Amino acid sequence: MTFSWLKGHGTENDFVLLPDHDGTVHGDLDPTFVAALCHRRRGIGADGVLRVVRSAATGLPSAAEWFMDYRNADGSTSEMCGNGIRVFALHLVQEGLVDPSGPFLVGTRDGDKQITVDGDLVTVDMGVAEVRGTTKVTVDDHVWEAQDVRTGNPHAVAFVDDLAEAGALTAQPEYDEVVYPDGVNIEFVRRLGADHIAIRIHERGSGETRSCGTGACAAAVAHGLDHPSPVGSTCRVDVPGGTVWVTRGPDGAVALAGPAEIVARGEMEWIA
Ligand SMILES: N[C@@H](CCC[C@H](N)C(=O)O)C(=O)O
Repeated sequence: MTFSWLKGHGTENDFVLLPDHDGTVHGDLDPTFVAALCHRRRGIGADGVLRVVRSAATGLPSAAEWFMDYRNADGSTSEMCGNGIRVFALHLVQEGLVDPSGPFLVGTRDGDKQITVDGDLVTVDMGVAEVRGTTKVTVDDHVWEAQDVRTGNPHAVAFVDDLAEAGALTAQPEYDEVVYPDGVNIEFVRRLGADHIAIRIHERGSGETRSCGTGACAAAVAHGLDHPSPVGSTCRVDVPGGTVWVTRGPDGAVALAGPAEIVARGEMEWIA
């Protein structure tokens, strides 16, 4: 079977996009296939897969025409992906599938998100970030207190003096499985100013990545607990793959802005 695919990234958090508009090409994506596509040595290589499908074809509740069916590199699903949805939205615009002259909705497992596209800068209303309290994360013998923040998906945010403190991050840091029964994304955060932080991320299902949009939002919100800023203020978040911006909205809502790019497209026959 041949099918079309694209490759894109948002601050080097990279994705294979699989157009499947009516759900007839890939159906319920096989996790083994997703993991094979994403493998950095044996596949195309990506942090995740974005299946581009009409909401009506998913059976999931959404008022949006288009649904981002997101998968991690290991084939698992997640509720939300902040970089992926920016890449997804840019793809919809480039293919003429949405009207970019105003905001439009994209469906996700975390509900519908409002998107605004201005050139290659894509802004997502991420909704309310929920701060649940403190937890712990551990790498080798080093234990950090962390904030439990939910930005559609689960995050543990630990503050460090130096991003190298977290080590190579080649293995899953330890976390409290009672707090996070479905796994967790972990951010290590260095404070650089009242509205400026730098982060490293170990993602559930994908390992260390060059960026994480939901993680940037979680980190900015956790930083804001000690550096409160007014509604409308923007926190700059430096990630290994670039910079994204998190703007505080009313009542705990946040908006994520950053670049997105589609870098390749083609037809593929998967023969492995
Ligand atoms: N890279 C993403 C987050 C992807 C999902 C995450 N790994 C999870 O399992 O929750 C982002 O940009 O937000």
